Amino acid sequence: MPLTLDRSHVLPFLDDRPALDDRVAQAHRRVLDGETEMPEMLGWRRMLLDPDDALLESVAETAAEIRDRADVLLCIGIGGSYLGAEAVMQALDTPFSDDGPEILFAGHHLGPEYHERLFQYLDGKSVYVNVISKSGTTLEPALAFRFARRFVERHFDDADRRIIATTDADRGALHDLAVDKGYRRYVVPNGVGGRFSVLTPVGLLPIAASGVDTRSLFYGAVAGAREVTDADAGHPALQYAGDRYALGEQGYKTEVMAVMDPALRGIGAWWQQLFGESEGKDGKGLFPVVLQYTTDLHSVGQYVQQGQRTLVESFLRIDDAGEGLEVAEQDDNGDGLNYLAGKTYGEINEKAYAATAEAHAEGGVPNWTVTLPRLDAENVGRLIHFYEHAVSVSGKLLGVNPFNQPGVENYKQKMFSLLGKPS
Ligand SMILES: O=P(O)(O)OC[C@H]1O[C@](O)(CO)[C@@H](O)[C@@H]1O
Repeated sequence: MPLTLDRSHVLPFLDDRPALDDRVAQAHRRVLDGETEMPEMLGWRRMLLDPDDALLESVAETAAEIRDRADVLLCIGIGGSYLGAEAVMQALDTPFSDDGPEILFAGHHLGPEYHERLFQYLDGKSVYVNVISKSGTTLEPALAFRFARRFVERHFDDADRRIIATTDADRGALHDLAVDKGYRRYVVPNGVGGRFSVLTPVGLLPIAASGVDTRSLFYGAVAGAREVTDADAGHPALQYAGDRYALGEQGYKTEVMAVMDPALRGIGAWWQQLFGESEGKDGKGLFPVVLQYTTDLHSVGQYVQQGQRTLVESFLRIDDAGEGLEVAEQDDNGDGLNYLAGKTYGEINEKAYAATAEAHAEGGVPNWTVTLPRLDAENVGRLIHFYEHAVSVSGKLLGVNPFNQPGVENYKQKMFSLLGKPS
């Protein structure tokens, strides 16, 4: 069973949705045919239709070396150069297992204590560094890499082997430094924007180092890209794109991605950037925010149920999430939970999901459910492609360019001026 989209809690909220199908199909065809603004930025799709097996192999070999030699892989990057790797690892790593190197992140914020203690923690460990920056000039990762480079050079004779740079093929400060120092390099392809780059070496190398089968991940997305090629407006990615556009037109403002398992939270954080940077311009787009249920039902659940009626919600759940612990009958029933005897965590979580989806729909929150059959590499790959295609079609429907992010520069310019960066 492929990924599915349940719209039963959305359709009742939509005014004349079928009338939009032709526009959705047209937007979809335009994405497939490259009739978009910046068509060169459809590289995320082209690379799926023409897989580079040699690259996958090379990434796997480097990852094997890291797994063999490193206690810690320090991944330095921010935004699209960080979120995808973290998302996939969180989804596919077994919780509480210590298989393979510890994967740590840096340069994904400017937290003073975090970065100071990080290097104290690394002392005495075998460390590899993967510095990832498409532009090579983003302040947060560049700054962290300055410290990481000094750390590695001071602690290891083979420093240049332990640093791997993932960056532009031809230009940028990181590219030039990597060439100068002779670091191993992986390329962020020109036609792939940061938030679409998880299936390039940007995400693949750290993900492979964590032990995930990156070939299955990649080929899951390939399968998704091939399927969508012949699809009509009934394809789940197109239904989702069309529905969210229609809801936006009807005045809804915010889309909550509600993940039903902590393993999926990182996917939600990755999705936030994908949709936020792609759609949020020209005063348009739904504001994307991820919540983890049932945890967040006990924080903002009240708002979702009864606050401003401008929210839409997309649940992300796993069909075969495993059963987990089973509740046993207890003689004293002191906690009053014997009514759950014989039920598993998996079953209880399912009931919590079904109840929440229904309650929120009744409270005026249209909600879809995206269901993955299982949480494995192939399905996560498919899911990545699902959202990448959906956001591209959505950008077309909204009439915005989904492949740029001019607004991110504003804070950067002000920060650089406050920091006295020479112009
Ligand atoms: O890989 P880079 O060039 O360091 O960029 C990191 C992130 O910064 C942004 O450019 C925004 O500033 C994102 O689009 C991107 O994912």
